[in-house]
Amino acid sequence: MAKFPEIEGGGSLMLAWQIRNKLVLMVGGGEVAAGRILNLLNSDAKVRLISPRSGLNDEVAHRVEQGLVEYIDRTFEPSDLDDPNIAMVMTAIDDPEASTMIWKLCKEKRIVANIADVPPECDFYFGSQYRDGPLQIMVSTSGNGPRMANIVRRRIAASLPPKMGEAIKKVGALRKKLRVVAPGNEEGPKRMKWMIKVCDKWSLEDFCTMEERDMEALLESYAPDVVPTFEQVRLGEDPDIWEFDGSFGFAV
Ligand SMILES: C[C@@]1(CC(=O)O)C2=NC(=C\c3[nH]c(c(CCC(=O)O)c3CC(=O)O)Cc3[nH]c(c(CC(=O)O)c3CCC(=O)O)/C=C3\N/C(=C\2)[C@@H](CCC(=O)O)[C@]3(C)CC(=O)O)/[C@H]1CCC(=O)O
Ligand SMILES: NC(=O)c1ccc[n+]([C@@H]2O[C@H](COP(=O)([O-])OP(=O)(O)OC[C@H]3O[C@@H](n4cnc5c(N)ncnc54)[C@H](O)[C@@H]3O)[C@@H](O)[C@H]2O)c1
Repeated sequence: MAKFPEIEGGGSLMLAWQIRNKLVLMVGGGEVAAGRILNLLNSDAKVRLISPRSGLNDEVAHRVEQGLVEYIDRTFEPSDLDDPNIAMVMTAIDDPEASTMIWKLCKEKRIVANIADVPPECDFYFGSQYRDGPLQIMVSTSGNGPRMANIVRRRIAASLPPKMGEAIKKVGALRKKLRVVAPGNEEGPKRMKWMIKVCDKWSLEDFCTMEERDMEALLESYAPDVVPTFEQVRLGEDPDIWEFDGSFGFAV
């Protein structure tokens, strides 16, 4: 086996972009824009929409009515890109020439852009997304098969236990509590190793079932640096009898 991972070029860089409170210019207000706007609002972005009212799809019109987006009722003008606060541009318009013009202007101004359905005019692609609270899964085929991305995403989502998002929120709470029990940078390595062991030892279903009292009981095992099973925590066994399982949180 190679000592380091083999390089496999040709992929997309998958990131979780923190667009909160940043301004995104959306050009076009049709069906595709409705999906883009939903994703943007779910990421707490500030959305400025440019599209003639006659072309608004019902969902987009609803967002405008609710005041969730700043709305400009006309077609795109180059001066729309003059606002230095624009962090990103997306177009979803049924006019390829206008799309290409917007793309070129964005490149002159070095603004990242996605021109829906035109891969060579995209700094980033969308993917097929699953959302359950803090859990987000995005499947990308890097332009090879968008419908396949949709199918793979649904297959992955169907394999998850119910309430996975809730479970992940609880793990977030557990990690916060752990930082109270074991504050400080010098505790970092022990804290991280212990957290890895807990995540690896418990099943996803265990985390889905975990309650506040289980977290408190589990945290008692941090000081002696042991990790009980979920069943041991539930049975209220004494931490002294929680046996070290011989693992250090990583596989060999
Ligand atoms: C994932 C999703 C996200 C979203 O848009 O939100 C998305 N397209 C979706 C659906 C979809 N798009 C198309 C079909 C028809 C069936 C099919 O072709 O499969 C379907 C299926 C449907 O509608 O069900 C047509 C299509 N799409 C692109 C081209 C141009 C080309 O390929 O050259 C053509 C015309 C091809 C032609 O003319 O034949 C290009 C792109 N579409 C992308 C994303 C990016 C690559 C993502 C990736 O590969 O992973 C990329 C590169 C750029 C971008 O737009 O960001 C969303 C599914 C969301 C969901 O349902 O979960
Ligand atoms: N990536 C994908 O998932 C995907 C899927 C289907 C279609 N598309 C592509 O996305 C584009 C839009 O598709 P749609 O179904 O949303 O179309 P649509 O006809 O529903 O919407 C087009 C919108 O663009 C607006 N518009 C047109 N010219 C404009 C301009 N110069 N300035 C501002 N607004 C303008 C219209 O008023 C309308 O609101 C098409 O090019 C289509 O090929 C992408």
